[in-house]
Amino acid sequence: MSYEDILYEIRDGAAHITINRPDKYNAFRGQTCEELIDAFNKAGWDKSVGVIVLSGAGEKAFCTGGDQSAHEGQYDGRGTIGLPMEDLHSIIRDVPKPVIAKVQGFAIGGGNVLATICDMTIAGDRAQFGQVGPKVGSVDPGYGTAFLARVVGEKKAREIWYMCRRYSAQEAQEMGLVNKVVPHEELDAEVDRWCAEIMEKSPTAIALAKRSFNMDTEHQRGIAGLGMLGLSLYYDTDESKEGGIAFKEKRKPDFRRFGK
Ligand SMILES: CC(C)(COP(=O)(O)OP(=O)(O)OC[C@H]1O[C@@H](n2cnc3c(N)ncnc32)[C@H](O)[C@@H]1OP(=O)(O)O)[C@@H](O)C(=O)NCCC(=O)NCCSC(=O)c1cc(O)c2ccccc2c1O
Repeated sequence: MSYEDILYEIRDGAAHITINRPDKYNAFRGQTCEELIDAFNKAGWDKSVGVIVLSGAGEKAFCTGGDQSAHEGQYDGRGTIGLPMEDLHSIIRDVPKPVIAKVQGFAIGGGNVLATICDMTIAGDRAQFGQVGPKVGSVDPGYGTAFLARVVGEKKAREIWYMCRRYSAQEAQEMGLVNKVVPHEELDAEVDRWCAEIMEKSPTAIALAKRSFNMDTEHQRGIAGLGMLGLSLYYDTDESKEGGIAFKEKRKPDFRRFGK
């Protein structure tokens, strides 16, 4: 597969997968997800690769989730909600290599979910984290909620989704969402150091450890599958559409007209 929305490079045993849509704040459309899935499969089963780094191009954003300009109700693409999110989330978990999220800017919405699912997250001090789903008529009813609660605890996860606030890299580290924060300019070098350290370790031991870590939350894959079907029905409602329309019109949504 040739790539239009992402970059793929192998350097010193690390596969670098970069979402390359900086003009869209690295938001993903159906094609972006397909390319990411292909790249994770390629890196995941390449014996010369010991670690995978997921990042976003440019200075502004790691990833800001689903591309709102390709979103009128359902997203574009082949998945339950258009975007093949279940497959993308699954492959990040299933590749037998550690995946590091390198976050230099916004990790918002589905971008925050991707960073959460990655094995580890290293952030620059300008990074910002947060959820926007209930602000834009969406929600991740799988790993983005259930797995997040495992990472930051139930109370914090609920705050993140119900309040839709933004959190600094430092705050994200304090809640366990980030492994290390470094000055923005030192982010690339820090991630390269983590990759080099991982490359010295036994790949089979690491693959077994990753599978073992995943085991405890494997049932969430089923929850995600069921949740996506519900979300697909929600996307067809006026309540959900109001969120996307309000974002594009740069105004506050008025959900109370529709809510239960
Ligand atoms: C990222 C922001 C916090 C930045 O805010 P700021 O105020 O600094 O700037 P603007 O809001 O003016 O944005 C600048 C510029 O970028 C464009 N942009 C930003 N994000 C997107 C996007 N996701 N898609 C398309 N375009 C985007 C924005 O339109 C501006 O362009 P101009 O041309 O007008 O200058 C803020 O932008 C923000 O909150 N962005 C997030 C928007 C969003 O709604 N994201 C999708 C949420 S839903 C989702 O991601 C999602 C992910 C999943 O993984 C799921 C999984 C399973 C189920 C559902 C999922 C799901 O819904």
